[in-house]
Amino acid sequence: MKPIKIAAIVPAAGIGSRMQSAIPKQYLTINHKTILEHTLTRLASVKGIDHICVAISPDDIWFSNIQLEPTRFSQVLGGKERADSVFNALTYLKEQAFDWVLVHDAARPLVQVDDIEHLITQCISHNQGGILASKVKDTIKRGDTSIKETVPRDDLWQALTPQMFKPDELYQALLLGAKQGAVITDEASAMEFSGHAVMLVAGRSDNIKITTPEDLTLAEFYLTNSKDLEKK
Ligand SMILES: Nc1ccn([C@@H]2O[C@H](COP(=O)(O)OP(=O)(O)OP(=O)(O)O)[C@@H](O)[C@H]2O)c(=O)n1
Ligand SMILES: C[C@](O)(CO)[C@H](O)COP(=O)(O)O
Repeated sequence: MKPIKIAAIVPAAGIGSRMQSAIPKQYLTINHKTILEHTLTRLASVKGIDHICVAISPDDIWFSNIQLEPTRFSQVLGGKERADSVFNALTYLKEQAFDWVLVHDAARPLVQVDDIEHLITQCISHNQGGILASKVKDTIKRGDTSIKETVPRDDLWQALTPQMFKPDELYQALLLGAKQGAVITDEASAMEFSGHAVMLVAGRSDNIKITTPEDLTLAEFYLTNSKDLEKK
């Protein structure tokens, strides 16, 4: 049986404006490693991932300092939005006939290898795309300066990454979403817009996206106190 080929795509072309840091947040360091390096170390530890393509900004002056194995990693130029960066990576990978792509934010360095491997197993066994997600734990309110409604939360999830799909389906879904002006903030929203069913695969809620300064403090705690999280 032909081995299943999986490529990871890492959108790492953002400017991190909400972090209010002097450099893009993916290049802030924790334990002498950049956030991007922590993330790439996790992905590189996943047995099923054959290649990792990183989307970086045209203005990126930091990525070249990261020591990467050239046969396992590649880089592409990111785009204006996260979805554009992912699309550029899909375009670059198109000729390499990967069976699946797994998109994971550079800004999520705490992801557990076990969770990624579980997502891969679920998508392959069901032959359907899916995302890591965590069940909402708090009461959710809708409003701006005062509460308009309490949102029933029994079936509410926070979408995480990785998000794993067949590359051609995701490529076409992102193209359609862009053409029709859909709001695409993750790969799943493009797939949903195109009518695909997407699996929800429960993942750890500490797989946070480092977005604002307080997220960095939490990530520093986890990365400093959870040595076992990074399989060597
Ligand atoms: N044009 C973009 C925008 C974002 N990203 C990446 O998508 C991930 C999630 O995006 P987000 O957390 O929003 O990062 P930023 O866009 O950098 O943050 P901000 O919105 O605060 O500027 C990050 O790893 C970011 O580098 C990307 O590759 N290309
Ligand atoms: C993809 C994502 O991390 C899933 O929660 C999220 O949509 C990224 O949003 P951002 O505004 O680009 O950070």
